Amino acid sequence: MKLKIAVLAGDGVGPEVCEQGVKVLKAIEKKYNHEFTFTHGLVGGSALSAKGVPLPDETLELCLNSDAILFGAIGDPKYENSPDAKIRPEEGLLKLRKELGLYANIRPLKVFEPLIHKSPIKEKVIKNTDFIIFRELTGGIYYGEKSTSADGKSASDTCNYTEHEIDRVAHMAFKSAKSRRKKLTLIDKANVLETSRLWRKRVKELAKQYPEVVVDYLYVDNAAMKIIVNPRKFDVILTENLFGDILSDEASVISGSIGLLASTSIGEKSVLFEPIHGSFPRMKGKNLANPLATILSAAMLLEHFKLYEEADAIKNAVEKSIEHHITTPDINSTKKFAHTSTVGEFISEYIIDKKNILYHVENISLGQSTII
Ligand SMILES: NC(=O)c1ccc[n+]([C@@H]2O[C@H](COP(=O)([O-])OP(=O)(O)OC[C@H]3O[C@@H](n4cnc5c(N)ncnc54)[C@H](O)[C@@H]3O)[C@@H](O)[C@H]2O)c1
Ligand SMILES: CC(C)[C@H](C(=O)O)[C@@H](O)C(=O)O
Ligand SMILES: [Mg+2]
Repeated sequence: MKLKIAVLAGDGVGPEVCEQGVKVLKAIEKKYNHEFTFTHGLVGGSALSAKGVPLPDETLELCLNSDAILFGAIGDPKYENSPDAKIRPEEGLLKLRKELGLYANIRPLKVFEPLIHKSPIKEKVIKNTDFIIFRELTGGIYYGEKSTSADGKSASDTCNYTEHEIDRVAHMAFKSAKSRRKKLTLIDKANVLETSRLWRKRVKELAKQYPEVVVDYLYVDNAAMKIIVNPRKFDVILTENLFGDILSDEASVISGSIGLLASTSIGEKSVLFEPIHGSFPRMKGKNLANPLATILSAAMLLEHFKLYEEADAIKNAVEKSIEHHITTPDINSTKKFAHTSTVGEFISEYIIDKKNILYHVENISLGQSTII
């Protein structure tokens, strides 16, 4: 298959983890005789420094002319805690989502058996947890009208949703539930918010079209607790933009590291694949950030194009890297950890020739300290 992939590496650890995603996709390209082209574009703080805007026109153009986007992360502390900063790197990602109409963000959570002990939550609580969050991505408080008063003493953000915005992501979540364990949980704040009441009304209405799916409703405060106390209760979670952002970072704790959580964003004009984590500025350039979330996002990209065998090849290689402790310090419990690039190399080589890399596994160069 021919695929044009736009690579927006972004800031902080974004370029390091994205490089591993590309490396792994190149291994797939070679092994399975595909034709992938990778074109890099600027976004976030790096685009702000180079072009004065966090999403240059040429980057948007590149995305519109590509089949898919592999995204790293954006955000730079130099723009943080400065209320006077007129424009922030994050706006690049928000604008990209809006311009491409990326309305459904899908964040699966899976527990890797060998990493269960890395979670702060008891094994008996999280074992076999497997749920998927459908986060609405182009509406809600992120995109409502904002203002700050002239004297700077008051500010407002507005939360809006339309039936159309709710229905399109809800249909996707219902269809996913239908193909899984047939349970959908809408997480909202319908005891307080008008927008949440609209979400409930629409989901109740749409549920009639999916009689095999059992639907339940949870207030977000209660859900934040239940996700930790009883994560196995969930199958498909459907929620709005802000709640989805917060709950998915919270849920990542179950897996042991946010560096494991991948995502797909489906839209009107494109599809984008990205780790759910941020630019992890403290680790920038240290070759220590976990690249698995990005590598698993690359697997989601292949799944999107129905390259299931190829996606499985990545997922199997990721499992092998975990089994052999070729992992970054956040998920490594041995005295020797692997650097970001080593993880990417192991996974790529495993895809190309698993026997050979496993034969040489003892010789892989590993680091000594586990400080992250
Ligand atoms: N999609 C994105 O690009 C995105 C997402 C979240 C935050 N951000 C931005 O990133 C910057 C930093 O934000 P933050 O510190 O709140 O969130 P962050 O996700 O960058 O980091 C939070 C914590 O998660 C862990 N972590 C994150 N990525 C990891 C990885 N690859 N491997 C191992 N551990 C990892 C670290 O413990 C880190 O301290 C901010 O500018 C923020 O706006 C961007
Ligand atoms: C960086 C920020 C705008 C973004 C969000 O809030 O959506 C991030 O936290 C995410 O989860 O992708
Ligand atoms: Mg987030």
